[in-house]
Amino acid sequence: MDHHFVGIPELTGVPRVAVVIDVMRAFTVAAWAFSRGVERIVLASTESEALALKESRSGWLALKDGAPAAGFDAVNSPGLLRSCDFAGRTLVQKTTAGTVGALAVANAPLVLCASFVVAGPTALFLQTKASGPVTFVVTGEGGQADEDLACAEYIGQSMAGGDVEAAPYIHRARTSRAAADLAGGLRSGYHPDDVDLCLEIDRFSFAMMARQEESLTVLRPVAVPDIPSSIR
Ligand SMILES: O=C(O)[C@H](CS(=O)(=O)O)OP(=O)(O)O
Ligand SMILES: [Mg+2]
Repeated sequence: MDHHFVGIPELTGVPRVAVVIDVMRAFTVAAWAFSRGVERIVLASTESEALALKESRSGWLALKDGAPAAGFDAVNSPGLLRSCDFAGRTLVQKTTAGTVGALAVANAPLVLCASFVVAGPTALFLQTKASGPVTFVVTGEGGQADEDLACAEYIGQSMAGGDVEAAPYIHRARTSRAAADLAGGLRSGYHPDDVDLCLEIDRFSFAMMARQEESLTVLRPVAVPDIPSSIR
């Protein structure tokens, strides 16, 4: 399938199929949130919008990147999230790069949000359900973040079929600037396991699709058929 890679600043028009990549950490966190019982994630464009959305609905939770802050229930860390019980909850998420990228293509007919933990299911979903050119939105560092590029390239290769070895792509992500910053404690709202958790290939068996629901951009897990070994 034809595909290309763009940073958020380079986006023009509305892609037909958009796959928004944020490995560290928004869409690793989103997948972990679903695994902890979250029913849907509402993507917010600002922290104040996230808090306003949370306050407007009973039982909603809010998550932001950076340091913990008043009104927010969680931070953008898979290591800190993995012990939470969010069964049946709606989570509002606002981060620096991932949620911004998803909102920038929210009007596309098909929007998937992805990271290594859902790479295989995402590739399978694209292979079986999508047609037309795929635009990978590389959210970090204006489209240059190597952890996001590596993940996008891995999914791009995998959806084309054949046996794609994940190790070189994971290595690129492990040696990226974002990984070094996280491991070096330069990012707030951090757990020491975050880098490793962001580099787990196919930890989860679902893809994640964003759609418009009552004027909100809502991310939900979507089931995909069993992943054949050819795209692992
Ligand atoms: O929380 C993260 O890892 C980043 C925040 S920053 O870019 O390091 O300031 O947000 P994300 O949108 O998940 O890349
Ligand atoms: Mg990122």
